Amino acid sequence: MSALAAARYGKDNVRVCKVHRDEKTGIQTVVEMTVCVLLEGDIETSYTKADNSVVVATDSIKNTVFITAKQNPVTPPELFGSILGTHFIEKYSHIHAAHVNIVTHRWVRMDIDGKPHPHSFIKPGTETRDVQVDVIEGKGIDINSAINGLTVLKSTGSQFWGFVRDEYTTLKETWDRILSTDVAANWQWRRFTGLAEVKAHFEKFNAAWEAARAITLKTFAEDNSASVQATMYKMGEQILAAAPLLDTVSYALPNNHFFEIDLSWHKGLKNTGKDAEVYAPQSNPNGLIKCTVARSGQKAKL
Ligand SMILES: O=c1[nH]c(=O)c2[nH]c(=O)[nH]c2[nH]1
Repeated sequence: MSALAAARYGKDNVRVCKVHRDEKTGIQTVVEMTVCVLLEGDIETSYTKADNSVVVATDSIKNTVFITAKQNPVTPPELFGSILGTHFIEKYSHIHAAHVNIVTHRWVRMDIDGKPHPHSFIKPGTETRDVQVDVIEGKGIDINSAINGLTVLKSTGSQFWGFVRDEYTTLKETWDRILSTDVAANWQWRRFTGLAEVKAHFEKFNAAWEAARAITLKTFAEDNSASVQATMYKMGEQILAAAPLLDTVSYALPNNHFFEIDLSWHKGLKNTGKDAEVYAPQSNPNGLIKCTVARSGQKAKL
């Protein structure tokens, strides 16, 4: 005998673009998102008894994403995700949880002749602003916000020495190296009681994203880094201090290596240590350093 142990379903990769037009100023704004909505509830019989009477079609879920985007603000994504998720648990009595994931793609207004253009935008890279919103009936709304795909590099101000040296070690200690990573940072909000409370804290979501992004970039640039580990911890500490409603901040940072190249075999060319100028960027393997920073007394599971 078997039983259904867990089930959720919905629509993934719903691509939505919303244009906001300010009639007075003529300034337009675009928000492009990729949305996933997964539902949970009394849907077991759809799996075990071919009973479609409990199924809100994923096509209807997709339609609901578009209608909700038309009828509501889509920013901040934390609020839009909460509105969308709450809709499903309120509209369908047998649906008890809605899991909404939103990836917001970055369109940055063009500067033309030194002036912000009213309706033209650039996608500057792979960076996205992401949220996972879990609306759970009777419990509240859990929100995790994130920055992903923000690629950065510094050409000095990074060291790595004092690490374990044994019969497995070939890496030389360095007091000056290139440091590069693709920032994946996320921050977990303390649970909200419901949509009304998310609305009440509306302005905190953009502020937290701006603080997290600014702290990440400033600390990356200015810290004389002892290691990826030490620098990312400093970032997490500052973000927690800047945003009191956060429980934890997590980072996952690949260490995208740039190796020095010894060219001394060619006419004694000096290209290592203080003479290093030409480096070999590596695609793989890469270090991957992760951590979660919590408030003291709330130590996250290691
Ligand atoms: O910042 C670093 N942390 C490490 O753990 C590590 N390991 C390594 O080989 N290089 C680095 N750099």
